[in-house]
Amino acid sequence: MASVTIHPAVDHGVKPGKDGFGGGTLTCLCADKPVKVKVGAQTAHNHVCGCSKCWKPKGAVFAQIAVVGRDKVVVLENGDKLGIVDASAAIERHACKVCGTHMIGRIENKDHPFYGLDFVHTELSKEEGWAAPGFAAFVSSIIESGYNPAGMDAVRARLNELGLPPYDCLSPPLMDAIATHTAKAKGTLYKGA
Ligand SMILES: N[C@@H](CCC(=O)N[C@@H](CSCO)C(=O)NCC(=O)O)C(=O)O
Ligand SMILES: [Zn+2]
Ligand SMILES: [Zn+2]
Repeated sequence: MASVTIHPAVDHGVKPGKDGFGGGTLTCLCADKPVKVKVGAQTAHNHVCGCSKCWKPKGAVFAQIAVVGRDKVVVLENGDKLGIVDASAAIERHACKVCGTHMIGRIENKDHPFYGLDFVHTELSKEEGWAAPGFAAFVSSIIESGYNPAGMDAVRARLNELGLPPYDCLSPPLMDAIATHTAKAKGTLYKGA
């Protein structure tokens, strides 16, 4: 079962985060003039994501992605190399135009449930202590990127073995947060008896 590859950060077991960890610097994969982005806080909701839009290191089937307040994210060096991958996506992914690494996923729509949070790939930092991933999102979506549908039972079994419960969308707490946001916007949020 261990032969099922998920992502290099979890394939040998999920490393726990450290209490009091305060963030670090993400560096793109360019040997020359890498883009550097400071993330000045611990992340939340770290997860592996099987969607076709999140950046994956070479050979990885899943991305690893977490969120942090956008006020904590600052481009430190070589920001001129960044470009938006798809300006029509809800999450505008600012990627290095040379190596392709996604450095910041930013939501500009103020009505989006996750507005105020940036998406980041903490494995791009050499600091240790980042929050561990806690679940797997958009698992069925790996098929959209060419994964053999016949291998899905083994993928889900491996994710469970790693302590990353597999979901085909986001985790129940995140889906509840999205639905709560939507209910508030529609005026249908539960107000009590
Ligand atoms: N099946 C599609 C799903 C793509 C998708 O909805 N991705 C989610 C999660 S990304 C981080 O967890 C999302 O919110 N996307 C918004 C966006 O990418 O802008 C596929 O695989 O492409
Ligand atoms: Zn680069
Ligand atoms: Zn994704």
